[in-house]
Amino acid sequence: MKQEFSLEPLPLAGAFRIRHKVFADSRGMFKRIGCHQALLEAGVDAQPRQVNCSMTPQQGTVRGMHFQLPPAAEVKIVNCFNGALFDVLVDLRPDSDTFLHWYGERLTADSHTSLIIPKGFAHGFQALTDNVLMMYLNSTDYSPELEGGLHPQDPTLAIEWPLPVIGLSQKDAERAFIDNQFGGIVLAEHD
Ligand SMILES: Cc1cn([C@H]2C[C@H](O)[C@@H](COP(=O)(O)OP(=O)(O)O[C@H]3O[C@H](C)C(=O)[C@H](O)[C@H]3O)O2)c(=O)[nH]c1=O
Repeated sequence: MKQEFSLEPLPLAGAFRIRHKVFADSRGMFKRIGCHQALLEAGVDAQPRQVNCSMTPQQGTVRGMHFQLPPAAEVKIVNCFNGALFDVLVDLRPDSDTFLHWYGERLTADSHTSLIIPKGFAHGFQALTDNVLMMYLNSTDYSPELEGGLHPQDPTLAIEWPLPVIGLSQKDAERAFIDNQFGGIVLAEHD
């Protein structure tokens, strides 16, 4: 299959950057932002079940850190279609060498990159500009009864947000900090 985007591994195993191939002409540009077969060939099973978007008008706002527990653990493919954002994923797989480590990367409408957030990770982002439009594909259905989250300013995670954090939702602001009982997300073979 002609590879119209390439996958680049991120420092947290299982997470990738998708680098889009942009077809530009006098009308503008075209690019593919997702392809199940190409992802499968790279070992990523991320058939989209749901597609979500969010608009964040105010620079500095943080949404996250969210995840879904098994059997609704999800792969997310995250895109920025307006403005710029700092996208963060946290490894919550207790058997991983990078358990509780975070990685962050800037996505913009013109970076022509997406991030693949694997199952077993928490995800969130900070708006680096006003009017940030995020669109993301989810590999499982929304399951609020299986939704979990971490506080974006949890001292154990020590996420280095580029801007002062503002605009947390009540749900996010009220998340308890991680304690030594925190077991992460245990994924079974079939999850
Ligand atoms: C995710 C989702 C949410 N909702 C409802 C629940 C709330 O009433 C409202 C806003 O949800 P939430 O506060 O979780 O939205 P964000 O804070 O933008 O979080 C989202 O963006 C961060 C960065 C993520 O990674 C999460 O996947 C996703 O939850 O939409 C739905 O009805 N369906 C859905 O699939």
